[in-house]
Amino acid sequence: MPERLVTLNNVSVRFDGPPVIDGINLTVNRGDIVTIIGPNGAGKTTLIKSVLGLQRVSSGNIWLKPGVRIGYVPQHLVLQPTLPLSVRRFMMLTGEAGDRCQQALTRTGVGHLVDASIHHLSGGEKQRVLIARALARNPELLVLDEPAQGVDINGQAALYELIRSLRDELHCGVIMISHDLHLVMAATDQVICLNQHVCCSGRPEDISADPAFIETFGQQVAESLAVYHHHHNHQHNLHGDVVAGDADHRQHEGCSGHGAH
Ligand SMILES: Nc1ncnc2c1ncn2[C@@H]1O[C@H](COP(=O)(O)OP(=O)(O)OP(=O)(O)O)[C@@H](O)[C@H]1O
Repeated sequence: MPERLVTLNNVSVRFDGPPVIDGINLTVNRGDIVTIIGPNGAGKTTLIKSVLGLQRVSSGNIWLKPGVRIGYVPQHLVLQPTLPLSVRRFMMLTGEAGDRCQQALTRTGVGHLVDASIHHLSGGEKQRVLIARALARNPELLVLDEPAQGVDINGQAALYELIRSLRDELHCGVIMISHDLHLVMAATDQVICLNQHVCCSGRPEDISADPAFIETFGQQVAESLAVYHHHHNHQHNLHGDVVAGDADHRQHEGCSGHGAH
């Protein structure tokens, strides 16, 4: 029996005009990776803010597992550039113990940067520190708003792979927003295509044939996604390169971590 972490029942949010999200039903269980895709202004951030309790819903309701630990990875890290801040200090702001913070940084591949200034990190390193910060709480539900933003294409594949492996290790639920359609298609279990309401949802390999998906993203994108999808059973390093150690490496020899993931 899957353990339910969050359920949205007929949730709508409106500001001044028509609803920004309308009649959303969604459940995330432990072990699920649910990715929300949709055009700009489709209501994706509003949806996850509602899950996090940062946005009041206008109608419907959101059920969260009582006491659920949520790790949130925001879209941007907004920091005062003149404030000196090391990665260590940033992590300690979580209130978690130092060794726990170090473990989380090591797990996301940036343990060596603990004494670096947070302002000097690359886009990919910054995202990994943000994921580590969420991880330090030992989350049951990981919520990520465009985790691969500002990261080059190889690094994006590696980041999505990291998220998948964290899901496997922690057996947490994951809900994330992404614009990186090709990458997402291989890195998720369920895709929700949002455009105020849920246009379509399902497994990535099925959704690209859905007329609502084609209407939203166009025939060309849908066709390329259908071709692109493959069973992703190998590992990437920090730079997105395929590394040895998986049983089926040979099938993916041509795969260097570029868009096909
Ligand atoms: N606090 C607010 N007050 C008024 N309108 C808002 C508020 N927050 C969001 N909106 C509007 O709601 C709509 C959906 O915004 P949201 O940020 O959820 O979209 P999104 O799908 O995440 O977009 P993007 O892909 O561009 O990040 C937009 O038209 C936005 O202007």
